[in-house]
Amino acid sequence: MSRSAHPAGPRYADVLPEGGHSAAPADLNRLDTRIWPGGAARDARSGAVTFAGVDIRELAREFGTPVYLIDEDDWRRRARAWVEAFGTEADVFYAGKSFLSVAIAKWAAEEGLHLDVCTGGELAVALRAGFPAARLGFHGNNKSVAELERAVAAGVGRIIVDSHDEIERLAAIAAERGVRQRVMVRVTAGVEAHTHEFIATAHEDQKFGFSLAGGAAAEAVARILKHADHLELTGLHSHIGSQIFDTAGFEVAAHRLIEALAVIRRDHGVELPELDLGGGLGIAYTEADDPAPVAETARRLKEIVARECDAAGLAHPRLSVEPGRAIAGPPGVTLYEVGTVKPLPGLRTYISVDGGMSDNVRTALYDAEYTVRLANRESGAEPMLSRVVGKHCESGDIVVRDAWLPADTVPGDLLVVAATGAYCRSMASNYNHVLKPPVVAVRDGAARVIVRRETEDDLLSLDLG
Ligand SMILES: Cc1ncc(COP(=O)(O)O)c(C=O)c1O
Ligand SMILES: N[C@@H](CCCC[NH3+])C(=O)O
Repeated sequence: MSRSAHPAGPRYADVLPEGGHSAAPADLNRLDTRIWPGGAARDARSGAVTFAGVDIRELAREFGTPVYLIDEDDWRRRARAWVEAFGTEADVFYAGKSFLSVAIAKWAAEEGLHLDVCTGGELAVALRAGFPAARLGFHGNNKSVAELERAVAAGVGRIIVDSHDEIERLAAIAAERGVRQRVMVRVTAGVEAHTHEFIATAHEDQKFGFSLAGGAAAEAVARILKHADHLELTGLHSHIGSQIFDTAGFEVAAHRLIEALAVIRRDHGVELPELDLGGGLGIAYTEADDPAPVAETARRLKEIVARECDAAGLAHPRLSVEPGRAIAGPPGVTLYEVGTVKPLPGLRTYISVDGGMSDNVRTALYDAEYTVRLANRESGAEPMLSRVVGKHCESGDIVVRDAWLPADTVPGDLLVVAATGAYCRSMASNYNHVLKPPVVAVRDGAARVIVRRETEDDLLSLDLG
């Protein structure tokens, strides 16, 4: 578990040296390759950051700030690495909630990913992109009848059911359409991943899934099997949390799921052919985070499943996983312009940028940590303890809580924040009627807007006076 990204147990201030912040890094200009996308570098002559071959100052001029930038090659490379690491005997579902647009859905399809959607909105984006419906998985603890009808009509490959109500609803919809819908059962395996309380999802007291321990999962399986004419039960699904750094939690979850598969075989005489271990693999937001390479993670997860199945005398099910952050997070950065610099003597310097909690709510919501660098130039100035804050009317409107920036940072400078590709644009809001920034994909020296900037007209068109 990363202390830096989600200080779950001890609060951030409790795990850092006196003063509540980490020591200044040795080099404020350096872009650590574990944190920054492959295409981020500093131009040797100007000292400005270049992004996938384009001077970041040009990107700011052309698209304005704040702007989300995605290194397209880096995104595709990570997607491919997941697909290759899991191989042909497993499926990798990209979790669209981390960030989804029509272009992204197309990249995912091209790179051989499956896609996890969890609302009608995400489904609509996938369908607009022409994503093959058979490679879609549909999640959600409260899918509406309309959403389920649309998913069944579209031919969604699997629906991960999450409540008894949903099972009955879905069976009726499939019966009406005369189809047999493939479904999985989302179970809570009772594993509490070491992550922020709000995003750990497999412990018992929460809204997602059917409890294994409490018997609800067994009841869900029995109900689905009773609807066998219209529901085809393919397997069990578990998701234990997010921003997780080791496979221990997955091991326990896999053990419990496979135990359940053995009980299902005993009680119903069927061996379910699929097993999904969900997403949740962590990324490096700061130098304190050290995620394992995906090949290593894949090897471990496959080994765990094979071992547990062998022990239970079960055939190896087809494995699937659902990474979101691990594919979409690191290739994305957010570029801001500094508006004001306010030193608070004896405390720190507040640096206000032109965005904030509306484009990145994760710091306010989870105490998440980020790495920020001066982007339009290098600087040899002394490190200055700073807090990068937004422009919202809220004191918790913090982008980077403890940032070391050069003491000569001034209004008009550009700041770039790393690893914002996941759960930033997708969780963006219009708080204070601030407009959502565009998303720009950059590849081989060329930039393309994949989601345009919102305009005041967009917002005012919703307001009927
Ligand atoms: C069911 C499910 N699958 C996959 C994910 C993706 O998680 P992550 O982006 O941490 O990989 C989530 C979100 O946590 C989820 O709820
Ligand atoms: N939104 C969370 C992850 C949520 C996972 C969804 N189940 C984050 O930013 O870290």
